Amino acid sequence: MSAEALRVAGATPTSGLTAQGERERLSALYRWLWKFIRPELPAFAAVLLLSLLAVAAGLGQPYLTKALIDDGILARDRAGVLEIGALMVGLALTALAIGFGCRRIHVAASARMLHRMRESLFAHVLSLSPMFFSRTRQGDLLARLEGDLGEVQRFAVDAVLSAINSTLTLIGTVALLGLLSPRLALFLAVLIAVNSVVLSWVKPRIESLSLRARDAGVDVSSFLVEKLAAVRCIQTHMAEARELERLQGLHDEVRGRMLALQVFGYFGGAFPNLVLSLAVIGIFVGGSLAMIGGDALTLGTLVAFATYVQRASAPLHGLMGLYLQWQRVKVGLGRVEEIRCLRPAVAAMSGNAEKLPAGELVVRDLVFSYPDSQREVLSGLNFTIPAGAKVWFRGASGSGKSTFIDLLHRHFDPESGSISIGGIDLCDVDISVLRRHVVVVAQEPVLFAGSIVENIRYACPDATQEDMERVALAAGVLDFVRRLPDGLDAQVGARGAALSGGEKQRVALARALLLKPAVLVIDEGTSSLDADLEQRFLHASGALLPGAMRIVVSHRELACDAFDLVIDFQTVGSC
Ligand SMILES: Nc1ncnc2c1ncn2[C@@H]1O[C@H](COP(=O)(O)OP(=O)(O)OP(=O)(O)O)[C@@H](O)[C@H]1O
Repeated sequence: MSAEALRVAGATPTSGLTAQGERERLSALYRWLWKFIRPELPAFAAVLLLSLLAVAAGLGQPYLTKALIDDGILARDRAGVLEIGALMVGLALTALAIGFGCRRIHVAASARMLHRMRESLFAHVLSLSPMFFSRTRQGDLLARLEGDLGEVQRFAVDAVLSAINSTLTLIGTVALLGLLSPRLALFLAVLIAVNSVVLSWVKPRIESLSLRARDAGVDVSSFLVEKLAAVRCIQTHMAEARELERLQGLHDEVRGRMLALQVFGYFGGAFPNLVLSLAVIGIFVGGSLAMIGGDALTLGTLVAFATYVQRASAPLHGLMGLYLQWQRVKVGLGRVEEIRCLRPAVAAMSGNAEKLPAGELVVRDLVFSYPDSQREVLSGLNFTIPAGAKVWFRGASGSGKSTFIDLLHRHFDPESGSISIGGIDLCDVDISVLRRHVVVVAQEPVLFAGSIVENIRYACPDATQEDMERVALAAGVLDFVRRLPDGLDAQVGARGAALSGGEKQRVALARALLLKPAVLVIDEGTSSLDADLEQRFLHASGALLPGAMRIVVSHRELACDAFDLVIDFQTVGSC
């Protein structure tokens, strides 16, 4: 998948892929999963070993029961009964201790693996361009990073271990059953075959119901993420009741789909249990009749056999459940893979230049249109900004000012033409170097929950206190923090909710100044400040960043003579 777009909810994750493509996609995904499993192999091997010991301890119990009945109770051997009883207790305690150790190792390794996987996907998502985020519902993304990834990880670790465990238990049980009574073992094999037929009928229905239930769940989380971020707007438009109704509608859909999934899931899971219960009854009735008819079967053998059959129920059930779980995991796998396959719109290290030289900014024949759009937003843009100039980008709304800034910051690369600084094409500059030297302050500043000072230091945690206070003064932050009891340490709330729009912009401006950029771009980033404060900031930023180029993007009327150059995006001329 090259475009930064996820499938729309409801579409099949593999739609459009050939069987060959599907196989390649899955093998790429397995290779990716293997990266996270490999470091945990020693832990998983220990878990497997302990599981095997637990299986052996479990399988020993019914055999001891047989010995207790036949050699102890029926032989009236008191000492034998006590000895076998003690052995049984010892075995139970050993199984308990092994189980505890196994669980501890397993939980730690498995959580580590999940966290590494999520960190890797998170880092990948952070490399995607802003367009991806504008097209993707946050709830969907969250569901993929949380639910889907968790499901994949649980399957990759737990399911594989439980499959090995269950298979070994079953093999051991069947072998012991065959040893105890081959005829009864054959009877059991027929019942297992019946189970498999039923399951193959349930399987495709579970898969499609899983997909539908997952999509309905994603709709709810996307709804909540979007609406919780817009509570004020909902209140302003008195839309509370309507939004609640929409949530109720989405919930109705989720409930309907979940119920259908649960009914099928329950049926798929409960059927093997029913078959095994019938098998135990059959063994007792059939075995008793055979004993009454003079068969050589002993009571101990019959009890031990029935116990083994009951014990086989858990692994058999586990294996069946695994099969059903795999159907659900395939849906999650497809959704995780869709994120993993997304490629950033620009290559992170496409260039060799490790430093951005000071110099003029030259734009030559720049052409750009957004992916999936035929319309050229910028068609043949040409201009030059001298080094250290103070520039105003103006032009009507939609004329392409912010798009140009995104190109300057390399969120996209141009279709043709170039942008260069100091003679170096930006496509040849390492992105991290570029973004260290070209800093953009957007109209809607993003603040994180924490203190004002933490937000100012966000891009530059090692800045000195002196530098931090200097930029806070230049951006006008100190003006309003004086009123706050905690000063610069005051908490800004989630996304800066405790600050006004202008205060948030001032914190964002201070944060940008702290980076001492070579090019400072203020993309409507002073729109909430009054004219005085805006002028004060421009003046102070000039003093703090001598020689830096400053670009102010605004469609408000500003005084032309406050700038060295004005570039109008409608005419690309200057006044
Ligand atoms: N992600 C996108 N996908 C497709 N088209 C887009 C995208 N982002 C912006 N556009 C379009 O590109 C054009 C230029 O948008 P841009 O945001 O660059 O304008 P602007 O001059 O900064 O406007 P304003 O002054 O209102 O911020 C607009 O017509 C807009 O609809």
